[in-house]
Amino acid sequence: MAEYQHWKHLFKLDPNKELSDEALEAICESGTDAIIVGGTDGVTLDNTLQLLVRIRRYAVPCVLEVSNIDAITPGFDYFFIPTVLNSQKIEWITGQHHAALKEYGAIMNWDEVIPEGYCVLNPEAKVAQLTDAVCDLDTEDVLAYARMAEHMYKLPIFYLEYSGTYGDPNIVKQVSSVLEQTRLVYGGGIETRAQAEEMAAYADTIVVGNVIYHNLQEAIKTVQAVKGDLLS
Ligand SMILES: CC(C)=CCC/C(C)=C/CC/C(C)=C/CC/C(C)=C/CC/C(C)=C/CC/C(C)=C/CC/C(C)=C/COP(=O)(O)OP(=O)(O)O
Ligand SMILES: O=P(O)(O)OC[C@@H](O)CO
Ligand SMILES: [Mg+2]
Repeated sequence: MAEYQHWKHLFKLDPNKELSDEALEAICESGTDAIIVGGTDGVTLDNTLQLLVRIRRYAVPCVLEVSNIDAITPGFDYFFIPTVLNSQKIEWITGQHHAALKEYGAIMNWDEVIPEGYCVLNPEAKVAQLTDAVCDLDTEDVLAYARMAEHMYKLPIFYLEYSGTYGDPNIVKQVSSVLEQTRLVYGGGIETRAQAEEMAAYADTIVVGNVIYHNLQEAIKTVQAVKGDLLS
């Protein structure tokens, strides 16, 4: 199995947000499996490179989640490529991807490029608004996207994205029950150890983002919730 398929806990750092050196050290040395660098807006080549260089002082693996063709740079362990399955705009499903492959297709190392099927469920999130995602979905709708990701498109990752708000653990549980090969990644609103434990009971991988910027101590505890036995 590729390394990323073992990951249970990820921190997502936004290149468009400030983070002190002390906070970055705490995140990188927390025992998390990897750092994702990514965000919906304000991601540039400059702020991506600046964050990459700072993270590379530590041994933790580092992934670029591509949201902007102009910010792609070598130096990451993996490149996660979102496609928003419930977007109503072709550019966020295949359009930008097509443009990127025209530029980079011939020189890509496909072992490092990992497609993610996103299902965005918080209509207030910037990612929902940017991509014009249809978020008013019931459980059957979400399960259909999960099955589409695994069986039609053979995507290695299905990402249940509630960015900015804590999601419905029952939906995460039901999605986990229909996926076999495709990894289930959950992200959104995890702010406490208990929430991390709850979502990690069903998702293969949990992603913790915004709480890093307003409650670092609680953010660090989410690692212990998932990997406590390995850290002690
Ligand atoms: C030279 C070199 C190293 C080449 C490497 C090869 C390579 C990686 C080539 C690229 C191949 C490729 C197919 C690229 C795709 C290009 C692209 C721009 C695709 C579109 C991706 C997409 C659907 C973006 C939409 C936004 C999105 C899903 C972003 C992910 C991050 C996210 C969901 C953040 C959520 O936070 P947000 O809602 O913004 O909330 P806050 O910021 O408020 O926290
Ligand atoms: O920022 P939060 O709400 O923790 O969400 C994490 C991640 O899923 C965002 O893409
Ligand atoms: Mg964020």
